[in-house]
Amino acid sequence: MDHFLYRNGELHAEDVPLSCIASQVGSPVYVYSAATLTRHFGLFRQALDWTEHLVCFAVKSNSNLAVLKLMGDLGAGMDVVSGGEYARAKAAGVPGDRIVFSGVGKTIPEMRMAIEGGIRQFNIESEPEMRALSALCVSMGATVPVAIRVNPDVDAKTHEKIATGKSDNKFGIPISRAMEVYAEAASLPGLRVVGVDVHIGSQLTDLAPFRAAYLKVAELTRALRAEGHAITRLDLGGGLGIPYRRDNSAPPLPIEYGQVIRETVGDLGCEIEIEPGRNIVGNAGILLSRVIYVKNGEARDFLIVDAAMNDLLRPAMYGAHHDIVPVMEAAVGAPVRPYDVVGPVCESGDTFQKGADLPALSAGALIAFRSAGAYGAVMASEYNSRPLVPEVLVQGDHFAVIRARPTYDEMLGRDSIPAWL
Ligand SMILES: Cc1ncc(COP(=O)(O)O)c(C=O)c1O
Ligand SMILES: N[C@@H](CCCC[NH3+])C(=O)O
Repeated sequence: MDHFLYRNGELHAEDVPLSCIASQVGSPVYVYSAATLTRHFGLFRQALDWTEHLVCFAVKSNSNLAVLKLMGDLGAGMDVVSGGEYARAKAAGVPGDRIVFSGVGKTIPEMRMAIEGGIRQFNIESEPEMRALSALCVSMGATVPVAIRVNPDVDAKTHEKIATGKSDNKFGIPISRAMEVYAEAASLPGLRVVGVDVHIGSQLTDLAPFRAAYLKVAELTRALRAEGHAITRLDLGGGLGIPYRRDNSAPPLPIEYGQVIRETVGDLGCEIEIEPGRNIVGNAGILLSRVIYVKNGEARDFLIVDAAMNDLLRPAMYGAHHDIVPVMEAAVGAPVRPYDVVGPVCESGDTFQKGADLPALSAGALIAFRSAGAYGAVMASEYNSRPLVPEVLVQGDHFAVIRARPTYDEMLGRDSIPAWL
């Protein structure tokens, strides 16, 4: 359940009519619901309430400072994958000892920044990274907690571009080599081995791959302990999927996911960390857009809207589906017709949906792309020199712009033309 509901014939975000946001902020614009974010975060905490745990919000899914502050104030940790994400988490007030640093290509300056600012743990993804981190720690006179990300060679059964747990993916070290890599980690100065990390992919709609991966992690943890490694934490990654179609059967709930964790690794007595992103923020956000033109083509009718692939890349990049709904509720039983919903960018790939069944719409009508809170604004660009899409947070009957749309002057002001040209 989210907090985007029709009331008095119009789609609302909590108690705010979306037309009110569009008229004050313009469109396209992302709109997030604080109540949905809070509710979804609570579901993960509840799912792990049987053990010591930290829910580390995956900052890559939505890195808006206000969203991070809301999560952090609720007690969330953060999973970051770059210096920029680390800086955002800190700027949102999250203490370093609640931040885990993942990612295959951490640079020395990024690692130094996190050591200086405080870090809960580095999730190491390769031996070269492990050695570089050790050398850096020695040079700084520091010791940092680390987990090693293992690649369990499990098929996550998700889109190939977002699967990360197969042996041909770039992520983690092969679980078959874990014992020797942990032995080296334990011998390196500056590193304190505390845990095992795994993340097998995103938008998983079946619990079986999680179960398979976590069973392998449990087996590894036992073997590592037998060798004398003090494994006290398990970082089990993120990846729980969300329903992108209202009419689809819903993927498993956080509580069911928590049960799988309990059944697979619950007896090890480890502190559990998880890194959900999409499941917390995906259905806490919509992209609000306005129809610019209705173009009656020869073969089909096009709704040309003011959002484009640069604002919401998922359909163009993964062929992803986002339900498109009119903001003004159609009368029950109103006839629908198929529209191709497209943006203004000069690529045929700038198509959100072909043959979307919608009631008759005219220029100026508002529509909403649902389930757009995760991997929406964070993947936006200024392609075609379109201003970066703004973001709004709603709480109850009020809202605030949490990232403003840049003016053309601001956009131009970022470039410079060398004097010698
Ligand atoms: C290491 C890591 N943790 C967490 C996540 C968050 O995944 P999701 O948004 O699917 O929960 C990702 C993305 O797949 C990831 O790469
Ligand atoms: N960007 C992807 C998710 C990537 C997850 C990253 N580990 C999406 O939009 O679905």
